[in-house]
Amino acid sequence: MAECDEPIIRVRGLKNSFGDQIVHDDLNLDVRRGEILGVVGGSGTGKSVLMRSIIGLQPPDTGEITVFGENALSVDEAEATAMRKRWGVLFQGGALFSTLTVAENVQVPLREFYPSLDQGLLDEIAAYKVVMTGLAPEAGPKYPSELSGGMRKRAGLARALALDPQLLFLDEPTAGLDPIGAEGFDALIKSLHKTLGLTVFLITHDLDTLYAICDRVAVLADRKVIAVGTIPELLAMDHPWIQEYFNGPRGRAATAAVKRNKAQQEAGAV
Ligand SMILES: Nc1ncnc2c1ncn2[C@@H]1O[C@H](COP(=O)(O)OP(=O)(O)OP(=O)(O)O)[C@@H](O)[C@H]1O
Repeated sequence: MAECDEPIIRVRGLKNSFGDQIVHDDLNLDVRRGEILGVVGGSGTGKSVLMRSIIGLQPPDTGEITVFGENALSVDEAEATAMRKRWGVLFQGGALFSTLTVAENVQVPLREFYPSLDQGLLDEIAAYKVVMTGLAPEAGPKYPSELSGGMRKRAGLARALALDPQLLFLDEPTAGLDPIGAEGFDALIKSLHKTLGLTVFLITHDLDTLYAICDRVAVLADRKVIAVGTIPELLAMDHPWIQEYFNGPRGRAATAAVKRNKAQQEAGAV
């Protein structure tokens, strides 16, 4: 039971710098098992660097990072591989291999971690993951350049889900999508989160996404996580960036949209 209450990601005293530029200083964060945690902050506040540190791509100057209860900074090669098998990552822009088809892209992590899988099984798993992300089966043999931006995101998500991860990292998944595409992607994340029992670490600038799917939101500013909480909890704080972000024109529009949707749902339920 104690293990279930333990945060799935625990970051303490994190410091990251590039030359003279200090990006994080004494940053702390817990991600709870099973939640969708939104990570927001102004441009350049270090959201992607934080994600890269957690997944082992950006070794910090100092600090502790625990993932799945294990010290992520002191694991040996075999333990690091075992850890990577348990998470999936959708990088900004999808980061698909342009010379591989969608199905081949999805097969990349499968080949890396399970080299003995035969081609028939690889094809079957890839086809399943493609459909799971709402793409038509016909998308499998297509190249990324033949897909729309929204379809590429879904293909990137299919690859992130290839290994049946428990933990999903998403870096600005709805950036560049039109509002309807973004809403559809949010709904997909929400439904996969529920059906697969995922924990989601979600970097976003999209207020609609925060309102629609996040259980809690972590705010990066001043080189730290300055606040973590539900949106009503954050709205009660008087930090200027938080107030500007959530109560500025875009924040008010997102709040109004949520109220509208709720009212429509209630009216439909009567
Ligand atoms: N490899 C690197 N070398 C040098 N500086 C870097 C490197 N990676 C990130 N930075 C710097 O660290 C800072 C934080 O970058 P990061 O990409 O994490 O910001 P972000 O909050 O994700 O921004 P955005 O919302 O614009 O994507 C930026 O000033 C960036 O230029």
